[in-house]
Amino acid sequence: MESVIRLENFYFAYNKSELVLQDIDLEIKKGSFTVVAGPSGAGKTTLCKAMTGIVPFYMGGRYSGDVQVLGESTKGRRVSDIAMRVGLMLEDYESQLVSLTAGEEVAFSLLNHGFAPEEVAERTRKALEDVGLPGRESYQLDELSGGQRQRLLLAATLAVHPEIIVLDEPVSAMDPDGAHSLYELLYAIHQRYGTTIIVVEHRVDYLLPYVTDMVVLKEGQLVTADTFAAAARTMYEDEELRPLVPALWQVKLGVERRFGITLGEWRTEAEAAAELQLLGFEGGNA
Ligand SMILES: Nc1ncnc2c1ncn2[C@@H]1O[C@H](COP(=O)(O)OP(=O)(O)OP(=O)(O)O)[C@@H](O)[C@H]1O
Repeated sequence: MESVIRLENFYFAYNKSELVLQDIDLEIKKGSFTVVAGPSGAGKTTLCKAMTGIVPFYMGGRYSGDVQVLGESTKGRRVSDIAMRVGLMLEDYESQLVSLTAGEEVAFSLLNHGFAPEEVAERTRKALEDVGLPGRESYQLDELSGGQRQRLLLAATLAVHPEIIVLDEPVSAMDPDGAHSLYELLYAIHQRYGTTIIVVEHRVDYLLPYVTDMVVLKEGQLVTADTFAAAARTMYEDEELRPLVPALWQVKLGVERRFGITLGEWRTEAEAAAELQLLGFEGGNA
């Protein structure tokens, strides 16, 4: 399987800090929907920044090893050039908003990269439509709700047509409905354009229907980078990481262990219920 991002023997420390990432070797598969999981402070945000060259080339710090994005080392490349191919949405998304109107916000980076005005207008229109904000070009940012502003930032990211989108806790400020709707949207984009998605999310439950692969960090070290199913098993074996496994999979892996059976790759409660019923588990007995 072709990889789009590769970290080799990567170590990183912010200025004056201890090592935040240690000996990281991993690949992100092209076209995957990869979740980055791990306890607080494990280095997930730092890993996102390393995948886009911000760490260490914008923020400074000490590092060794290499990060390759789409076949090229981030070393010696401008962060803004990488940004044309890898969209990044950080957790404090409000601080990434720079304009007065929704249209200007989406157009901003396109204009910076020298796209012709007609192309900018067309991409802006399409990106706003893709995120469910059609025709909102002239809206002031303060006329949009928090969730809409987050969608707007996604539109600005999409308008560049990145091959990869990296998102750090993108639904942290949303209620569960908002979170589900943003992730559904992201999945639709992933399906429609084949965009590789990398998302840091401590509530992996939200992503169970969509995730293909998972990277797990703990205390700056890589626990595993594997298919979702294999990585979930590895997490389940670790007491500290087990609570981060989606609730449905905690049930699945618990039943498998207790009864020595192998169950299907549940993605929804309905699938789980159907299989358990077929096997003769009545509600509440599992
Ligand atoms: N700019 C910085 N300067 C110095 N240390 C930092 C900086 N940013 C993060 N750190 C430290 O690096 C470590 C990893 O932080 P990081 O934010 O990458 O982890 P995380 O897994 O994303 O955490 P969380 O889930 O809490 O967001 C932490 O100990 C944090 O305090």
